This record gives sequence, structure tokens and C-alpha cells, in this order.
Amino acid sequence: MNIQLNNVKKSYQTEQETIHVLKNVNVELESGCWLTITGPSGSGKTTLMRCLSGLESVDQGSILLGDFEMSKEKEEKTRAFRREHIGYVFQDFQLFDQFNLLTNVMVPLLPYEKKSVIEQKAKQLIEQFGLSERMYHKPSQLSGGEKQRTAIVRALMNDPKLLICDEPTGNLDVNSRDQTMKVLKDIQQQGVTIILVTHDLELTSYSDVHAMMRDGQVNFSSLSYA
Ligand SMILES: Nc1ncnc2c1ncn2[C@@H]1O[C@H](COP(=O)(O)OP(=O)(O)OP(=O)(O)O)[C@@H](O)[C@H]1O
Repeated sequence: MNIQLNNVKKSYQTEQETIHVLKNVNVELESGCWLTITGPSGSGKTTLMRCLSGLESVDQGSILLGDFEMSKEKEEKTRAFRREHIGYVFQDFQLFDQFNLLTNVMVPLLPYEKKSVIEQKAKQLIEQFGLSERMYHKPSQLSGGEKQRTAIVRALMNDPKLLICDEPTGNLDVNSRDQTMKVLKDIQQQGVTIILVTHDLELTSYSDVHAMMRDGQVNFSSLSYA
């Protein structure tokens, strides 16, 4: 899925002030590419991912995902587009405490597809990510790394064309991190566009393009935090 962001601006209004988070973001990414975005804490990476996936609206500018101009569409259409085409791995997992791992993975698709089909797909991915033995455990019984892998599995359930990963390896040890990256690489090789947000500069080696976020802008040329 080609991605194009033009002059995207986004602010938050608090009681005291207006926080200008995205000041003028321009991004162009070819379908099937892997973009890694790094940048200091608070520079707006998560906000950008939320706007890109339609979880938040932008104040100005345009977001084009393939032929879909997200910034112009109504919420209902955006929600359907996200459900069909985007996978999102949240920084804080966003798993349901009351459900076991298998149900957590299935739950976003349950209202829309046949349960037996979703369950088969879920079990296949759960096995691929080495989580079969934890399938009937609830999030409170999972390690940080297991929760993170569960969040990745859930994001892959709809065969996304765009996979957004916000710090997907923050809780993983180096071996699990590298394993996860290899699985993501395989997924990219199947044609999926990947956007990865991370503080871990080593992960840029997996990507085709690296950009740094700073002062509300995305800069494609810098490789350091300096
Ligand atoms: N809903 C909100 N209301 C007000 N301010 C917000 C809101 N969401 C984010 N912010 C502010 O926007 C700025 C950017 O936040 P964001 O989470 O996008 O940064 P980040 O680069 O992802 O940070 P980190 O690397 O720590 O995850 C921060 O100053 C944050 O406090």
C-alpha cells in the first residue's frame, strides 16, 4: 500500500495550552517498503501512527493510503478501512484482561467473520509466534514479551496491507526481538508495508527507509539522536 502524507498538522488542546505535536509532516512510502521511525520521547511518533491509522483525525493536511484519502473520509468508512487493511500493534498492547490469549486475538474480527475460520487462522499465527502453550492464559498470566507477541498476532489477523508497530519489541530480550523482526521481515516479503516506531536504533537495519521525528516533523536524512 503506497502511503502519502502532505503537510499534516495535529495539535492537542489542554486547559492550559495548545500542544502542536505534528507541525508539518510529509511522508512518501512505496508499497511493500519498511519504514522505521525513531526520535526522542514526546516527539509525536505515536500521534503520527494514530493519525495514519485513522484513530485520530488531523487538523490539516492529507493522508492518502493507496487510493483511500483517509483525511477526507467519514469515521465509519475509516473504521472499515482500518479493519480490512491495517494492522496496529499498540505500545501498551491493549489486550482485554478478561479474555484469554486466543480470544484476545480473535475478538476484533468476531463480529465480522465466521468463528471457525478466525479460530483456525488465530491458532496458526499463535503457533508461528511460539505462543501455543499460552493460548488459554489470560494477559495477567503472560510475560511482557508474550503480551507483546500476542498484540502482534492480533494485528496480523486481518492480513493487513499496512502494519503499524509502535515499539513492538520494547519488552523483548534480544533473541525474541530478533525473532520477531525476522517474522516481520517475512511478512514484509509477502508485500505488506511496515511502519515501525522504536527507540532501538539497531532495528533500523531491518528497514528499507529510516526517518527521524523531531520538533513535529519527519526527517528522512538524519540517522542520529544528536
Ligand atoms: N490526547 C492528548 N492530549 C494532550 N496531549 C497529548 C495527547 N496525546 C499526546 N499528547 C502529547 O503529544 C506529545 C507527543 O506524544 P506522543 O505520544 O505522540 O510522543 P512519542 O514520540 O510517541 O513519545 P514516546 O516515544 O515516549 O512514546 C507529547 O507531548 C504528549 O504529551
